[in-house]
Amino acid sequence: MLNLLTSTQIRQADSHTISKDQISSIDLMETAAVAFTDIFTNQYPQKSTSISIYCGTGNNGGDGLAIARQLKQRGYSAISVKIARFTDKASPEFDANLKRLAEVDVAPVEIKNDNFEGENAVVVIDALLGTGLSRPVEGYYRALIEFLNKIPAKIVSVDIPSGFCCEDHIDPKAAVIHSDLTITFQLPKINFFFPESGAAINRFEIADIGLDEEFLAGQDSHFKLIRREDVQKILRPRKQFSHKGTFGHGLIVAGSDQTMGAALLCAEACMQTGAGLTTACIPPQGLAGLNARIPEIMAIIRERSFTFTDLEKYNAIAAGPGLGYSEETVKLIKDMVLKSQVPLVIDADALNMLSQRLEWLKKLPDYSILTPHMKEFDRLFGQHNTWWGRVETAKKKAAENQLIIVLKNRYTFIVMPDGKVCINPTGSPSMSTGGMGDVLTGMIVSFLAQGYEPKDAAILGTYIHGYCGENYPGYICPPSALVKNIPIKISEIMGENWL
Ligand SMILES: NC(=O)C1=CN([C@@H]2O[C@H](COP(=O)(O)OP(=O)(O)OC[C@H]3O[C@@H](n4cnc5c(N)ncnc54)[C@H](OP(=O)(O)O)[C@@H]3O)[C@@H](O)[C@H]2O)[C@H](O)CC1
Ligand SMILES: [K+]
Repeated sequence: MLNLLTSTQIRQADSHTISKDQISSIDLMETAAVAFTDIFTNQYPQKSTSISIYCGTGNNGGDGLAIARQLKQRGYSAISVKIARFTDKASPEFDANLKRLAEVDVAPVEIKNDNFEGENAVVVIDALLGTGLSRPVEGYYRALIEFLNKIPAKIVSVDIPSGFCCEDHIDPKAAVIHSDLTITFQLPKINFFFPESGAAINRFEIADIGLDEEFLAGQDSHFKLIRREDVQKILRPRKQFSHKGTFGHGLIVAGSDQTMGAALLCAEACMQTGAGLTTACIPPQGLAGLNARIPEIMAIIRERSFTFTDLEKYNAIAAGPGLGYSEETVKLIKDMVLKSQVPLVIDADALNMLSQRLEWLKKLPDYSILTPHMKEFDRLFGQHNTWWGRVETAKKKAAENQLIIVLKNRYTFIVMPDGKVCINPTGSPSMSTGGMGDVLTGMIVSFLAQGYEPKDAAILGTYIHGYCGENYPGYICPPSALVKNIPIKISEIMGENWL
């Protein structure tokens, strides 16, 4: 997993790299400027593009000056540099790069107050403030940020959008550059994965500046980014002499006479993800649909006052999708919570039952997996105004109850009982349709049934679910189409050793 660090830790990595590689800070700045320019010129290959670079007087601004020089040296002919001289302080690296700018005969314009002249460049490079942000942006900086956010130019931010805080609560009223593209150095910043960053960051790319990988990996951080190689390491190829029993038996307790679709999606996802056997515990009305749509799935019919007598025969159990909320279903879930010897995957209506009976949390088998979206989470653990607050609560509740909480969003947070927060990078807005959660639940319970550890089942299910969705060749990805792609995408991720 990729260790995600705070801005302080990244600064420590700077100085560690500078001393270890025997380079100077200005060298590192030059490396950063070259790395940024490589990505930028790919994005804007036309050398006549009019580009205005707005520089603060710290190292973020220093980067901006070095980038201006790089662009000029690469033949970009319409470069203008504007220095926000709102303080008499300037970093040595900024000063050094200001001198070097003269080498390529770019004469910067100094802005000393808030009467900004018109700006009609096609692209603005935002190098005002970076990870040195230490307080809310006010005064001329705020005015300049608000001015730049209003012009039609595309904005490309250096390292982070100016005014953006890299970790901790994001203040929705803060003055932050709305960047079309953020080219960030070495690591994505933790807050890039929090929904509140959406206004400031349309998309981001990583510029590797050669910081010491060992040092970065050795830093203590709760936040880890799941990478394809992590998933490849967890996935196990199938042995030649295996049979359906080898891959476990998953039980899906879902569906009601009004909402059978969720049960079908969940059950099919469990089968398509590779469980040896899948049984769906459904109402009588659902049987015809189940058999017609997914003949591979076995059924237990939930007649009135149905109770389980043989839960132990299942390797993994998921409950909730489309289950409905009645005295019967509450009794059924209570039965499972108290009787099950294997971790449960609790989703949808079953989560809502849990939120009315929090005492059940402690009764769930250890490492059971809750898969709430934001509203279900707040119903369970109280109203939250920020996602940072939700993640902090999820860490606490996961530890208190020895649970795994899959807090679903564009970048789903998988919160482990040990406080680790594994962030899933896969997925896409094309997946924003009802039924996606039912599929995810089916995928997670399937990996559990196949014998994967709960934390691995949550990681695999979430990563592959998003991977299937983001690779679906359509404007939106229907959940019933996504499930068909699961086996193909798993073998694609595994590469040649999938069998
Ligand atoms: N490893 C890397 O990622 C590298 C990053 N580089 C670049 O360096 C910046 C960080 O540079 P730094 O000099 O630490 O700080 P900034 O340029 O972000 O800010 C400059 C100064 O601005 C002041 N400040 C802080 N908050 C505010 C605010 N709200 N309003 C106004 N001014 C503010 C603060 O100074 P004070 O003395 O006023 O507190 C900052 O020091 C990083 O983002 C990268 O772009 C390196 O170039 C290469 C390696
Ligand atoms: K910036």
